[in-house]
Amino acid sequence: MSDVPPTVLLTEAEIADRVAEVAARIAPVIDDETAMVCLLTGGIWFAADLTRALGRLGRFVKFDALWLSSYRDERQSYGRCEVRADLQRPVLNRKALIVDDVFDTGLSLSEAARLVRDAGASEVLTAVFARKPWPTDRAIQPDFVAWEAPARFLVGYGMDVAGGMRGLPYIGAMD
Ligand SMILES: O=P(O)(O)OC[C@H]1O[C@H](OP(=O)(O)OP(=O)(O)O)[C@H](O)[C@@H]1O
Ligand SMILES: Nc1nc2[nH]cnc2c(=O)[nH]1
Repeated sequence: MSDVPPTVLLTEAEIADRVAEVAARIAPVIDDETAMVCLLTGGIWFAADLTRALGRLGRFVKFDALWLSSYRDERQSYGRCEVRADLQRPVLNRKALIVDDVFDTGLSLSEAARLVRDAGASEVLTAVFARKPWPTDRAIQPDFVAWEAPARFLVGYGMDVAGGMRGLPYIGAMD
């Protein structure tokens, strides 16, 4: 791994502001029966902050997780998503809010939305912290985006390099 520290793109305080802002947009369109589906592993940090931000607004979702992996340890999607662990709780006839750290090719989010829809959710909403630009149309667009990110390789706030750097409290770029 490079010894050069990441270039800071978004500070911890800026992340907190954006989480609060997106929570305020999400809260009115969900209810306490909504299943929040956190995409593992990267979605953990945003999902944890988002549940608390929603809680401050009086909204307490049911929490679940789905473990997909498309990048393994690479910097480019290998074009297919593996399901490593499925939903634990029923989403049948429930609203679901899928939460992830970053939206890039859109493959992970579209695969997750398909799985959750197939599990019988009555409505599938999606929220990502960072949306990166992409040159062509993606199969899905998130309903909620906290931050429009540049087309750089991002680290921190859930985003990793071979499992490292996820815990950085800020978001940085490695390129
Ligand atoms: O829009 P996409 O091109 O699909 O990229 C976004 C996905 O890539 C990362 O997952 P990854 O498969 O690397 O697993 P991770 O959550 O363990 O980091 C990230 O957490 C998103 O789920
Ligand atoms: N760490 C990391 N994972 C990603 N998965 C899709 N895009 C990215 C990115 O920019 N950084």
